[in-house]
Amino acid sequence: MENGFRMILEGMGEDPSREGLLDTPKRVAKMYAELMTSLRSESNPSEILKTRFHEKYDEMIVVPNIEFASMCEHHFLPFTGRAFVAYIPGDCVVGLSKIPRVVEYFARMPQIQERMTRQIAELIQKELNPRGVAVLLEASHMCMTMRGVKKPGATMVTTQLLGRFKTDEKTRAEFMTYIHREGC
Ligand SMILES: Nc1nc2c(ncn2[C@@H]2O[C@H](COP(=O)(O)OP(=O)(O)OP(=O)(O)O)[C@@H](O)[C@H]2O)c(=O)[nH]1
Ligand SMILES: [Zn+2]
Repeated sequence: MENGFRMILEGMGEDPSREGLLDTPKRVAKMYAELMTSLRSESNPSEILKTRFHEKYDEMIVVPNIEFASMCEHHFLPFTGRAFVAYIPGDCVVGLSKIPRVVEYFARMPQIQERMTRQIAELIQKELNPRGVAVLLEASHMCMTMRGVKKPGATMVTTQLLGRFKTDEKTRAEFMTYIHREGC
């Protein structure tokens, strides 16, 4: 990555040997390693959801306003926003912090928003076998705000509904009520 970024600097018309840029390729390589931790072969998202509690609770659990920053795989610029996750448990609930950890996991790789939305929902469905999962992401893409079409403030909203959220209108409406309450 260091050599690659040195070449990118040269391609831009910069001089990678000037003082201010001398350590930049090393810093950038370290930064991408940090931003892309989920690409490491040892990272396993299933591990995140292993802390489960067997509770008799069959109503909706909503975890709103999970802030995230990911990287658009087309331009390698950040897209940032908030995730809203809800599920209706089957026979267990999961440790609360684990839901933002799932969002974080799928943010730490080159992404597009639609795929990230689906992956979050599918992992929760697979690991917890709940009665339903709903994921909504609202994000602003820097590739659309600081370059290209240049529309500051433009956001995209994506949703993935599984199980009861897909089949039952009342459940979906309850989820949307929480979403609207949060100003989304
Ligand atoms: N659906 C979707 N599109 C995305 C996402 N992130 C970036 N894009 C879009 O990916 C597209 C890539 O389009 P291209 O025409 O190949 O690239 P480009 O010439 O840089 O396009 P412009 O951004 O329109 O200048 C752009 O329309 C981006 O807005 C995302 O998460 N989901
Ligand atoms: Zn982009």
